[in-house]
Amino acid sequence: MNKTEIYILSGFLGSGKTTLLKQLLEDEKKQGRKVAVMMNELGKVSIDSDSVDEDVPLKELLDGCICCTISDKLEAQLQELLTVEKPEAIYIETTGAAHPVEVLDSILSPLFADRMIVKGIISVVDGPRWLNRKSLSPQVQQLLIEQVRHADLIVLNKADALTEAEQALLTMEIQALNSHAFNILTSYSKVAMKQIRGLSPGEKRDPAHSHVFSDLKLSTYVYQFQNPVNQSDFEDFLRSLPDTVYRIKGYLKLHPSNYPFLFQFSYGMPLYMQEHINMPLNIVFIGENLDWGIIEQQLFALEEKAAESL
Ligand SMILES: Nc1nc2c(ncn2[C@@H]2O[C@H](COP(=O)(O)OP(=O)(O)OP(=O)(O)O)[C@@H](O)[C@H]2O)c(=O)[nH]1
Repeated sequence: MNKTEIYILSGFLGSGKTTLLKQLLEDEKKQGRKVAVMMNELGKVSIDSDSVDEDVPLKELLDGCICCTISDKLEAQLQELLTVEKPEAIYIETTGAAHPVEVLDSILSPLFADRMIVKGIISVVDGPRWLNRKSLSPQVQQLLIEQVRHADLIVLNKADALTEAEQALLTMEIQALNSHAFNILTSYSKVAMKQIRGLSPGEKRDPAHSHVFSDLKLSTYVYQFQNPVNQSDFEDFLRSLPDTVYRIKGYLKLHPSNYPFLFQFSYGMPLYMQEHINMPLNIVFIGENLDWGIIEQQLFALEEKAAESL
């Protein structure tokens, strides 16, 4: 099964995300690839959807942020795109107010996380706004920092509105915050497609039943259970995890129950909810600076141990 590539476009309001999206779509069209777009806007009316050609499947999520108020709607629309349109890539333009970890959390539904590969987060930075960020509220400043810190590719935009010295300062400040990401200084978000395709987070290693997109910074990992596990061993495993595992969610079978549980874990608190039908036993992890290979081995060992005790 070919996985659909997911690209997340993040960046503050007015930074140039839609300008970037338009170019990416033109480029994809030239390549003849089938792509789809999801756009999230905070208002009730879509402003940017005209930027997308009619032949590109488009889902709009209006009047709320995908990372909080409308994440159920996002799940339904994403599932529809994946099952009906089956595009090779989906570009998700987030609202400027979205936090990257929460966006990943909303996108990676355990129902279909195994059908996607998150290629990366592309953050567009509004150069002049960044350099004048001290005039913004502390919360907004923090959000701008988070959008830079978690990006895989950073588009330093509106270079035309900056002097050379300001461009150098901008580049230096951004690199100091995130040295792993590739930075591109641009005007009108002009980025070559090969720089976007160069995002190859999943290609380091790709075990048959999982995907890994990076182990250096913010990354996601999907594990598919084949067998039940023992609850107490699973909880020992949870306690042993590094603090940089921010979120875990998915379905798992706890020996000896026949039906799966929906499992949620954030801020160290596990929560189980019994399901009464079978579900895909995908479990999704989101974290930072993690060696997913070790976590994969531990999960596999939990399954083996439960099978031996049968
Ligand atoms: N001077 C200058 N203006 C730019 C540049 N890139 C984009 N703009 C303008 O900035 C405005 C916002 O650009 P958009 O691409 O709509 O930004 P956005 O991030 O999608 O905005 P929201 O959807 O409102 O969050 C538009 O008027 C663009 O024409 C640039 O590099 N330089």
